[in-house]
Amino acid sequence: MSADAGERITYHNGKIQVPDTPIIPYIEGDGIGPDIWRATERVVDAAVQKSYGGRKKIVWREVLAGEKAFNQTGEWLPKATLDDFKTYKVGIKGPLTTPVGGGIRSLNVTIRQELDLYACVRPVRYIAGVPSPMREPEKVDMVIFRENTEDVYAGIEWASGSPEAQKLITFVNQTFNRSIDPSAGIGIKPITRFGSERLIRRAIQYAIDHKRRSVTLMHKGNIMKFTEGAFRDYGYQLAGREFPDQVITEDALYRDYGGRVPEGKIVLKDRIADITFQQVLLRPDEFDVIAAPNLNGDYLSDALAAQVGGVGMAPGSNVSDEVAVFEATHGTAPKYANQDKVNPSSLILSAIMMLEHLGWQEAADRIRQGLESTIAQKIVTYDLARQTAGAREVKTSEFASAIIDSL
Ligand SMILES: NC(=O)C1=CN([C@@H]2O[C@H](COP(=O)(O)OP(=O)(O)OC[C@H]3O[C@@H](n4cnc5c(N)ncnc54)[C@H](OP(=O)(O)O)[C@@H]3O)[C@@H](O)[C@H]2O)C=CC1
Ligand SMILES: O=C(O)CCC(=O)C(=O)O
Ligand SMILES: [Mg+2]
Repeated sequence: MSADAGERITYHNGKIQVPDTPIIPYIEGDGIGPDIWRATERVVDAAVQKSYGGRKKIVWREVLAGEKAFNQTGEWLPKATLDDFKTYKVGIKGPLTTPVGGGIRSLNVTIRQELDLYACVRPVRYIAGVPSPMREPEKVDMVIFRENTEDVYAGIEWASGSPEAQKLITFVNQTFNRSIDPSAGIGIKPITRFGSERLIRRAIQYAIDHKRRSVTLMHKGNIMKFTEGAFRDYGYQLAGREFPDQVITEDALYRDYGGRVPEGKIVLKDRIADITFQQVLLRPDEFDVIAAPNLNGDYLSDALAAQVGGVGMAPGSNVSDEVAVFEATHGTAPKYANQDKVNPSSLILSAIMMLEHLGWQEAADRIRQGLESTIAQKIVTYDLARQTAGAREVKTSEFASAIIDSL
């Protein structure tokens, strides 16, 4: 294959092998997707060019999903798109619209399930100069590991009055002597040991590799005992079995170590979901890596994003052992579509994560420094401008140009 056409990323003995011209599929996305994608692509290309002088280059390959796919092919998520992510191993996507209350199921979730991207990793880190509701936002530095294939997100549900719902309700009421109202809509919340363990294992390994202080299991196990409660139990069992030398539980910390964390150890603790939302606000420095079932992780992602400037500043990745698809935490914000207005930072920060995944650290660092310096100059999009005195509000494309100027 010629260098211009690019080459595939591969894996050898479990390690990623990145050529100098990797082919990277991307989905532009719906709503604000095209605006933020254009900005991101320009910034990444400029940073790669500046870092490697033409020796390395990403060969972007557009793949279709969402409205663009439907308009061009009659399908919302063509098989070719999933095949390309599998083939090329690393991809990036803009947000895709999911209708509320009916219509197609989430394409975002389908991509995660079809590719078995079992961990959604969402770092939440404060950048100096960003307006924040926190008194001490510099204390915010957490990484959410959200289970990405199970829980109510599995989409196993039936509408009120449907034959399926009625059949299930009759079965449960008769077999288990329950009294579910026959008019109820019904959803199922599957959580497995397998799905929980692989997510929590990854979170603990991340904490070890990145010298983090703690991993918190966030769950509502007092109420949903056999799903979220089991998630917590699986986590402690896994840590005891697979990481006995690296991890101590919070109980052991106080019982055996007088509350002082021994050198090189990571503390594993758990918090019930509702109080977690209070504690991450009041004492953010007590939280570091957080592992959560799917829905908790979803809610927590947007809540924590608010601490560091909002969802316009919130990146993420969806990863399996080989395939990784990077995407912003936020959605398609349809009221801003095609206005060249919104903040592209979430997708740009996701692209930084992608470059780090490729091992292209110099380009990643260059973009982060360019983004930080642009924000420090108070050149920001509307979302940050409305909270920042003396800010210069710029369009999405102008914000990207300002970053490129400071690379
Ligand atoms: N992974 C994905 O692709 C996701 C897709 N979605 C989908 O997106 C659609 C819309 O969802 P919705 O709940 O409105 O959530 P969105 O995240 O799309 O938007 C909600 C609000 O967040 C702010 N916002 C979002 N993105 C940006 C940005 N880049 N820069 C600045 N501000 C931003 C805006 O706030 P303000 O109004 O204050 O200016 C916006 O109105 C739904 O169909 C949903 O299913 C949702 C989440 C993830
Ligand atoms: O798929 C969707 O439309 C919403 C997904 C979502 O909110 C998320 O992944 O954070
Ligand atoms: Mg969400």
